[in-house]
Amino acid sequence: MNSTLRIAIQTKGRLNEDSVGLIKETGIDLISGKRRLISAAKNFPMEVLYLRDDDIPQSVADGVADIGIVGLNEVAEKKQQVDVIKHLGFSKCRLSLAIPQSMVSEYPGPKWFNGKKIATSYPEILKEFLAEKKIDAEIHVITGSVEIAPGIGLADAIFDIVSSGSTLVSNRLKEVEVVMKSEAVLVANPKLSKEKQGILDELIFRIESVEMGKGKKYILLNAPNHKLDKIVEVLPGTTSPTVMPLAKEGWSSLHSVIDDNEFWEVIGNLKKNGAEGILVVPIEKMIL
Ligand SMILES: Nc1ncnc2c1ncn2[C@@H]1O[C@H](COP(=O)(O)OP(=O)(O)OP(=O)(O)O)[C@@H](O)[C@H]1O
Ligand SMILES: O=P(O)(O)OC[C@H]1O[C@H](OP(=O)(O)OP(=O)(O)O)[C@H](O)[C@@H]1O
Ligand SMILES: [Mg+2]
Repeated sequence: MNSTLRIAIQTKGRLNEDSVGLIKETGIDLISGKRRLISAAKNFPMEVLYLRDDDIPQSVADGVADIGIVGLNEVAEKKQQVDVIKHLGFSKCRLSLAIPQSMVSEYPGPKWFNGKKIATSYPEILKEFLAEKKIDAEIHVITGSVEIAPGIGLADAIFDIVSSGSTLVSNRLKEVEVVMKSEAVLVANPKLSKEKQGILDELIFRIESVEMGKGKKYILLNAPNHKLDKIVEVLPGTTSPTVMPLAKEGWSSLHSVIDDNEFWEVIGNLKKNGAEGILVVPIEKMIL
């Protein structure tokens, strides 16, 4: 029987766009259409199940889906039996405790939370943190708009997702303890069949090829042969450049991969050392 790998991703929300984007970048074509709850891939043995992110850990643990893309925060909160296969680098945030700005001057550390009421959508992660620090606090569970809780007298403090920190600022709160860092992760059912594991391995290979090309550029340049040694020297060491003779006598074309971080510095050095006709092109995928 031909197997199909079923992946659960968020229907809408913070994770949706990047999850769909990642699948597309691997060259997998999804039959799209709004309001679809499940869609098959046209050119890969995979189907996509669209769920609320809260439901993804359990659906993967139960085998309703084989794999899923979800925040590490939800994986930690739901305590389901799933394997975290890969960190995906998007939806980066942290789960933090925050208190009213007016209290910051008298904040002595985590013991401040003793006897306090904390509003959160992540009671399990918070419970573990409080137990570890031996703090006795009351947890008030709310599913959204957590940051307004202290302002309306619902709680003394909050435990929620922080990214830029602007939601905290606009609610006059101050982050005082970072409890965990999170990002989107690929999770899998621990007992995949051999066939499904094979499809997952191919998917991971494709994701890694896409990742490898990210933040990198392919660079082509021309130079007179007597300057080549110097030019190769200023290129970053990890990749060995390709050197090919040009039709023009005594000249060569040189191809290499450079990192976005050092891009302008490398270009400056190349020019200084006699490189001409520099061409820079994006890399879609890189397979080593
Ligand atoms: N401000 C943020 N910056 C970066 N990542 C975030 C941010 N807010 C949330 N996330 C991450 O994205 C995940 C989904 O967030 P979102 O706000 O879409 O969830 P939700 O409202 O619970 O959605 P759903 O309707 O699917 O339950 C979070 O669990 C977290 O991992
Ligand atoms: O530190 P910041 O960059 O301000 O981000 C943090 C906010 O982002 C998330 O909410 P979101 O905007 O997704 O709205 P939601 O509460 O409706 O999920 C999260 O629940 C925080 O409220
Ligand atoms: Mg949710």
